[in-house]
Amino acid sequence: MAQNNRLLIKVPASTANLGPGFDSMGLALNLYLTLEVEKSVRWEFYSSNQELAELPNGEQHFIAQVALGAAKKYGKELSPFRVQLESEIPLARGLGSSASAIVAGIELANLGCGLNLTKEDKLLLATELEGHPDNVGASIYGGLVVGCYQQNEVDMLSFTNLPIEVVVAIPNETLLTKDSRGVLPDTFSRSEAIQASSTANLLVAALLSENWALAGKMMECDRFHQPYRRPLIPFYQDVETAAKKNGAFGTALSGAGPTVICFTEQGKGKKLARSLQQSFSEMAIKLLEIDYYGSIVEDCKEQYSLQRKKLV
Ligand SMILES: Nc1ncnc2c1ncn2[C@@H]1O[C@H](COP(=O)(O)OP(=O)(O)OP(=O)(O)O)[C@@H](O)[C@H]1O
Ligand SMILES: N[C@@H](CCO)C(=O)O
Repeated sequence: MAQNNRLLIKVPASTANLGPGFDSMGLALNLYLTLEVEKSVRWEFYSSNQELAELPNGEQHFIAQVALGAAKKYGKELSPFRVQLESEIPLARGLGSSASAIVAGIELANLGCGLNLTKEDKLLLATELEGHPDNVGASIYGGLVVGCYQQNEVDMLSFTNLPIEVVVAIPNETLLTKDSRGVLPDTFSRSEAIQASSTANLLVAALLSENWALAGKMMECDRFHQPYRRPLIPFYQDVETAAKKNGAFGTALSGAGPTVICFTEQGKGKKLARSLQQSFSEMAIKLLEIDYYGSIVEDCKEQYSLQRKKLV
């Protein structure tokens, strides 16, 4: 990357699990983390986003730490960047903010050190950091992803053209993934494991064969995590009931929560979003699209020249 070149890294948000696909299924969504980057003498992060402004800055910034670690893994030293950081992805709400930050850090190391990483390389690095491939896979590949992480390898398939609409109900309250994972059991009996994994298998088959009623049924009878997380999210049941009454074929916790994600057939999303917003005025209700591109890097254009504001 040339010294005065300014580049834009754009990484989509994601929803993980889709119910029973715990730590294995993800879907990329059209909310974006964007970084306008140029080489500098020190690490500097700027943002107009208050939530991002409260995070550690300089070399201690999470994205810098990921980038430095990724470079080191390939035996390279990464020189510093000046980064204009903006995000439409709320932090700790179950929409993959940490995964998008990890993917951004890996893209930055790739640019700065000329690593020529493939998507598979990025996926393995990102999965090692996040611990599971669901969110990071969706942010890298786009679309619907189904993956498996074992013995230091990630196998993943991604699918495009999923003809559904997505509505999310995002509360003001945050829920850190580490807290939401803390309530899950360490082990499952054989019969629980069979029920949980067969539900996930059938969800994939139902989505890919566009059997929406069956997909919705499988999303809601997950046994891996939703029963344990429900008590942490008091509005979950009410959103689920209202969504089903207003056209959703399926609902699930988005990632580790607390956001609730609702799927509808095409053409029904707008009405669902409107009715949920009327019933849950304290939440942000958004009608989203599936992102089919995954993370991209491009030359900065004038329209991406974002307002610069120093982080505290
Ligand atoms: N753009 C970012 N820059 C720096 N740190 C970030 C950024 N995005 C997320 N983080 C860090 O990740 C934390 C949130 O991660 P967490 O895994 O708890 O939630 P999430 O990724 O939003 O949700 P989920 O994993 O359920 O989809 C934030 O509190 C912050 O520390
Ligand atoms: N699969 C993860 C997604 C959130 O990081 C979980 O549900 O904990």
